[in-house]
Amino acid sequence: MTTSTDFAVRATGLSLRYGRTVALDDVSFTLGTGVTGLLGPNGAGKTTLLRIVATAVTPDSGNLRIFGHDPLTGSGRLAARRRIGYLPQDPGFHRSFTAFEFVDYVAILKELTDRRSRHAEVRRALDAVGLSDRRGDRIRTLSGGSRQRVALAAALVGDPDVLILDEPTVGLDPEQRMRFRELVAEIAEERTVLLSTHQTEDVTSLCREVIVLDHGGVRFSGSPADLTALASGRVWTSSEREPNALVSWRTGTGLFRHVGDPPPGAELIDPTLEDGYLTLVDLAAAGAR
Ligand SMILES: Nc1ncnc2c1ncn2[C@@H]1O[C@H](COP(=O)(O)OP(=O)(O)OP(=O)(O)O)[C@@H](O)[C@H]1O
Repeated sequence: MTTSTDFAVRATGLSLRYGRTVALDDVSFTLGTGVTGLLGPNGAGKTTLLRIVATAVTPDSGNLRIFGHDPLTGSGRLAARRRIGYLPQDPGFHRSFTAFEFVDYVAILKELTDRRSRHAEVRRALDAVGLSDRRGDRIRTLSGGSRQRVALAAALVGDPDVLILDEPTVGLDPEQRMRFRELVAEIAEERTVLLSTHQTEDVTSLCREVIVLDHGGVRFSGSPADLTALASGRVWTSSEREPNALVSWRTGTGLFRHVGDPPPGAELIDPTLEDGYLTLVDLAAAGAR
């Protein structure tokens, strides 16, 4: 029998408006163990959705269960929050804090009141992200990659079962991004991670599931392979721009790459997840035009 506690997170019919702006419209999904990627154009509603799951924002309507707890009730919210770690888009660093001081400050906000056990937990979280030997360094002296690790350590305080990461790889160089992904993959082996990103490579290399939001609604929910397959037989290259393609761009090789309905005899190539994503979002936009 299926119960509401089978999934770490179950959202049903979440909707939220900011004045006349519909940020989320009837969004439903479930999250299990592993990383679920959240993709979508700017303004699609990703941050709003993450804030709701993080229990920082209350939806206008809909239901949310975190391990069966209802965060829309007082007692449920507290129980749900104890299981959640949140890395917001802007972690609000006090740059003169050391890494330890910042994570300790977050631990205090999370109501870890006993100083000795709190400090042990802060050291554990910094150790988990590989920053044990940098814990006395001021945040302003750390690289972007190390700063993101500090933010992740703060999210890991209290050993949450659900991690919510809002665009954590922005501003990282390729090596830092790869290291950060590796860390998240390790954490997600036994936890549930919801990760919003504009980097389709984050999804390809990390995610078991992917949700595409657009204009506040879920346009796709499934595996990265299924999202990629939406562009199967719809990607080709040629030496000219293709005015009838959904999207067409010049690549570094001098050839143009196109996604759309290929003309007869087109030189088809294997799609990437980005092609699948572009197909989905452009088809939706074409439908709305
Ligand atoms: N506090 C707010 N007040 C008014 N409108 C808001 C507020 N926060 C978000 N919005 C609007 O709600 C919609 C969804 O915004 P949201 O930040 O959730 O999108 P997003 O997918 O995270 O975008 P991005 O990829 O740019 O971060 C947008 O139209 C945005 O302008």
